[in-house]
Amino acid sequence: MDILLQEVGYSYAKDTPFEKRALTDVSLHIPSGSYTAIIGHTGSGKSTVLQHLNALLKPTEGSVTIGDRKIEAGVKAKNLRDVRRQVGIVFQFPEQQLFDETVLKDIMFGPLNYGVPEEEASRRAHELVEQLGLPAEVLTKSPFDLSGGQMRRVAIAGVLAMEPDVLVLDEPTAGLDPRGRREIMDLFYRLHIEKGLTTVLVTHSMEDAARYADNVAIMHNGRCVVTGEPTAIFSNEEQLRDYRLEPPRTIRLQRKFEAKTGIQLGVVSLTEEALAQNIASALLEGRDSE
Ligand SMILES: Nc1ncnc2c1ncn2[C@@H]1O[C@H](COP(=O)(O)OP(=O)(O)OP(=O)(O)O)[C@@H](O)[C@H]1O
Repeated sequence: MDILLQEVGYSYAKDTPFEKRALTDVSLHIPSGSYTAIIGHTGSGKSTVLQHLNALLKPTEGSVTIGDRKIEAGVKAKNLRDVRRQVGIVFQFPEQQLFDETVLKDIMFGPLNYGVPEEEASRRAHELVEQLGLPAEVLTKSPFDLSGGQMRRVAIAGVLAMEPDVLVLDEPTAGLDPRGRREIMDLFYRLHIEKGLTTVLVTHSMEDAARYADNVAIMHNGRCVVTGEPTAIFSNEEQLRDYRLEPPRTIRLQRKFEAKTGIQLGVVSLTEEALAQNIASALLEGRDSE
């Protein structure tokens, strides 16, 4: 399912003395099946864009088209239930929204609320717990008796249980240790690849954007200033710095290697594995320093 923002403007507390403009003329296409990363420094408008993706916020200018629903500024949008089911958002610290007595009930809550039969909702919960690498015993436990990492997975299962067409991730690994972060990010990537799930990642991590995304949008001062594929975006270090972003670590390491050895690796490495491979190939080929 595609999402298209056309010339979107958004002001918080519009027409009040506290009015605050957050977005100006944002046009952004999230193609069906893509993995789109939205990056930008603090306050650039990422979270505000994110909340337009399932109409939690409605544009004060322009329009947002989510699948076959068009939400236009100044036009009352009714019945957004379908949109909310189709676009699932994993907010930062989603475990704060767990509430039910057992993990099973918590995961089933959303689907039941949308009229999914009990048996099917339960089947989804069992399947998701397994897919997310949790032991089946957690289903009967209180979510509040689990570890932080497990709670995070249960909350994610609750979003996935709605079987969304688009999964939106807002810094989904905030507060986890490096291993937990990697596991969760790899899991989202697997879902994206195996189920063709359209994924949108809002992140401060250039490393995650470079590793996982196939489409990158840069936000700056409330505008979407650049979109493109990751190799083009991340090889333009000057442009990144103009928007107050650091290039991903692998690219910084690559530049150090090139400066120290005089060997030019050519294409930029978006992952550590790619960097190791590029260095190995250059050394094996006996590429000379320039
Ligand atoms: N509820 C709100 N009321 C008023 N202004 C807000 C509100 N939420 C955000 N803003 C302002 O809107 C602008 C964009 O904020 P937004 O949270 O979308 O940026 P962000 O890129 O997600 O930032 P961060 O990386 O810090 O999460 C900022 O100037 C911010 O101060």
